[in-house]
Amino acid sequence: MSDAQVPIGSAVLGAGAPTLVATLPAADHASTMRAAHHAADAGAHALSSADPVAHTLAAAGKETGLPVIAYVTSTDDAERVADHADMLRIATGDPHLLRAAARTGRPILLERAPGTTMTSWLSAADLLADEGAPGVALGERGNDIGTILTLQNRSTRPIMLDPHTDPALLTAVSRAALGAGADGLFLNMDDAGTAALLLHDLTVTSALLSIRESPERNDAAPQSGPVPELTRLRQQLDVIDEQFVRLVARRHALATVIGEIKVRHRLPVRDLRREIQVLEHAKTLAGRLAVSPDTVSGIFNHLIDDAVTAQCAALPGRHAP
Ligand SMILES: O=C(O)C(=O)C[C@]1(C(=O)O)C=C[C@@H](O)C=C1
Repeated sequence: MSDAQVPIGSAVLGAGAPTLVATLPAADHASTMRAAHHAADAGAHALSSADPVAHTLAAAGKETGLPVIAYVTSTDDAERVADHADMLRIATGDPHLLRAAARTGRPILLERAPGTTMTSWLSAADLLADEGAPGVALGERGNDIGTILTLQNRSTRPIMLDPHTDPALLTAVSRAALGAGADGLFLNMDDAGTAALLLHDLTVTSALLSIRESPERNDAAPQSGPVPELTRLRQQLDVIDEQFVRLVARRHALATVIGEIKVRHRLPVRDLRREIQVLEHAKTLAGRLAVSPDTVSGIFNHLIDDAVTAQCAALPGRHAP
């Protein structure tokens, strides 16, 4: 693989579709796990955290199945953090730390240290690669789209932006970064609801960007070989479909547990008021995300049927509702 692509677990930085990394809040274990699940449900591809302690982040990665990117801040810590993370994140040009991190065998995201020139930043990235890091990506914090544009001509390594900006400008900065060629973004999950909507918005944006970037978009002539932008978009659909089926499996498992509780409390399997609530909630969200409420309620009717079937199947002595 060239240095333009860096695999981290199930994700690949620089593979075409932008990688969206959710930054989990530095909070108690339960809140961090909740934020991680929100991020996974909303379509994040990887998890990170501003908190240098890697244990909770590693647990969140295990629970959601998403790769994790963890900060290394001292030479002594490199091995320990590498044991828990799929990628190391470094925010300094200290050559001792860079060497220690490279030798762990993990891919590395090198952020530009404050006050560092672009040349020494890129040299530090080369040092990491020379010292054996299996992949090196560049990370920029802030809202400087100019850096992303300049990097297009100076480096082939993937570029990630961690936008630090007025929340009102977050979507605009994120879209501009992707338009300028960033390979991915970090998104703060402090406000899980907003972040989930932004993740959705960016998934759509990135799909649109890959259409716009295609040189063949106006070519009406019939294609004989594979059409690149179609392949790219189908790959994105494959990822979404896989996430979707995983969510269906999680819902099914939860419904089964609910079924056991109902037996213990002698409650009926069906609760029509709850079903209406579930459907209304899904349709409202569909409206907010500009998806057809009918399509969504069709899917949810199937999901509720699946839950009812699972609960009935687990009760050999009981009859279907
Ligand atoms: O909430 C419950 O009681 C469930 O069993 C879950 C569920 C659903 O799929 O959302 C399924 C059956 C009930 O009729 C109501 C809702």
